[in-house]
Amino acid sequence: MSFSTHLRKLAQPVWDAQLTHPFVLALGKGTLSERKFRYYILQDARFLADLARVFAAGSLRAPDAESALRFAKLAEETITVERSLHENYGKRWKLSPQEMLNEPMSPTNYAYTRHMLAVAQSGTATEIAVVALPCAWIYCVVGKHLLKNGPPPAKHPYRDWLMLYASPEFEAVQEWMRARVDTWARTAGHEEKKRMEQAFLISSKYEWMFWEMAWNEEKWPV
Ligand SMILES: Cc1ncc(CO)c(N)n1
Repeated sequence: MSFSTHLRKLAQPVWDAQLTHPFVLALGKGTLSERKFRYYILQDARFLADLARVFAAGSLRAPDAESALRFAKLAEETITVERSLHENYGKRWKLSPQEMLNEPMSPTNYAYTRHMLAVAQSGTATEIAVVALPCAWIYCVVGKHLLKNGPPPAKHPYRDWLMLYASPEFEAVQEWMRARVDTWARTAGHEEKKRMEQAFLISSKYEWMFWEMAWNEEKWPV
């Protein structure tokens, strides 16, 4: 069994829970309130800015030039591809890119990004790939699951989001990251593998918490 498959089996219960989360179900059906979706997109724009930094750290720590280049491209693509999706939605709400990035992070978003940035600060390239793997992999699984019966109707309010995350281009991101994790895990020691399992599991749980955060429009207590 590949190490990435081992990681997914470890996290399978919280992965399965994502496909039945009310936010995900409503997003797929197009019944999600625009207010909840706006909350999600504004938080996700903040999330992606930090995710790009995690990929940049992966480029710095990468053991070879090809991986360093690919991580740097992932940092760029995270900002150019996913953020352009957000900025197009932002136009719906007459928000400039800067206004979107001025949105304060929610507690869950802050915690999830600190979790990934901590691994980016002190982890190996393998640990960095692992901590960001649920992010890329789960969205691919969710996107494909929501479009398993075919593309959304042209009038679906969240069509662009669904098409991006169900796309082969987005699938290629997690395929590359899984291939790196599987290759590099072969030479990882016991302690590093334990850290990788923890990082993957915690990121997987934060992915579920991110849907829950958006569904509840989470705010700081005061
Ligand atoms: C919270 C979160 N996880 C994963 C993705 C996919 O990049 C995203 N945009 N946001």
